[in-house]
Amino acid sequence: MTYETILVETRGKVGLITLNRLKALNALNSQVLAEVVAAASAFNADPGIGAMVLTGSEKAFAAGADIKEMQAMSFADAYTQDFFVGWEEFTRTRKPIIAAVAGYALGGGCELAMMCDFIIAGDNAKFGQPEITLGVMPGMGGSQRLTRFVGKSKAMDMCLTGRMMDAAEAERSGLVSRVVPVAELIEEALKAAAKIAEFSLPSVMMTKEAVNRAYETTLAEGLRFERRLFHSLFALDDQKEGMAAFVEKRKPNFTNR
Ligand SMILES: CC(C)=CC(=O)SCCNC(=O)CCNC(=O)[C@H](O)C(C)(C)COP(=O)(O)OP(=O)(O)OC[C@H]1O[C@@H](n2cnc3c(N)ncnc32)[C@H](O)[C@@H]1OP(=O)(O)O
Repeated sequence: MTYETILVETRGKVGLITLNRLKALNALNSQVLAEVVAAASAFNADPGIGAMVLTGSEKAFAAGADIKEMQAMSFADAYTQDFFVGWEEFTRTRKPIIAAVAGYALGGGCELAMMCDFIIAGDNAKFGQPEITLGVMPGMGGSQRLTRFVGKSKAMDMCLTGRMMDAAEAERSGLVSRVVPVAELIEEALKAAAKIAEFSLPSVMMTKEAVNRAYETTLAEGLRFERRLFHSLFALDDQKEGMAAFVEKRKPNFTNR
């Protein structure tokens, strides 16, 4: 596939997707959606890839859904097309995706970062859900995912006032896992993704599945689900290899089997 709005590269076992509509601050239109979903899906299917990084530019991860594309849309258009439903496919990606966020991550940009498995932020990052200022509200998951990340009070504050949160506040609130100098952002995110990609892919994918299950089920069901996945990992060569390598004081050689 030829991509026009994103750059797609591999770095060893890591797939790197860079949003590249720079003049529009990476505003997310339907072409970006289709291309990001296709790239993530291709990396997901590639046995040589163990993890992904999604990033934007130093000025903007993404300044939101494309306002110019949405401006003339009617209720009937939005409802009958189930506008934004396409992003659900991105959230079904089974390999880990790290969002490396510099600059603005607003509206759909913040929502896209939250669809990833964790967020590493550059120290210039600014997060916000300013949809209220446009006469609408979050529509790509902001009211649900932001609330789960930062709690009701801060999510209400962000969604109702439209204010931005800087990187330090985002880290304090649990929205991002860590903040790094913006010049080191991509390197740090690629390093984290490369670390994940060294591990046994089935255990990585099951870990992602189990953590995500915590958002969808009761504690008792989640604990049972985790334990069953954990049990199943003993069927893999990689469990034998990982534990033997520890005992023999050497690096494991995982085969994803
Ligand atoms: C509705 C739902 C469910 C989700 C959404 O995401 S709605 C969008 C939410 N995002 C926003 O409201 C942010 C909009 N952008 C801004 O407020 C500003 O662009 C800024 C504060 C992020 C940066 O301001 P700055 O002065 O540095 O840059 P601009 O001149 O304003 O922008 C440069 C260039 O990019 C275009 N742009 C920016 N954001 C969007 C967007 N979300 N959709 C479409 N286009 C966007 C902006 O129009 C300008 O291009 P032109 O010079 O060609 O107009």
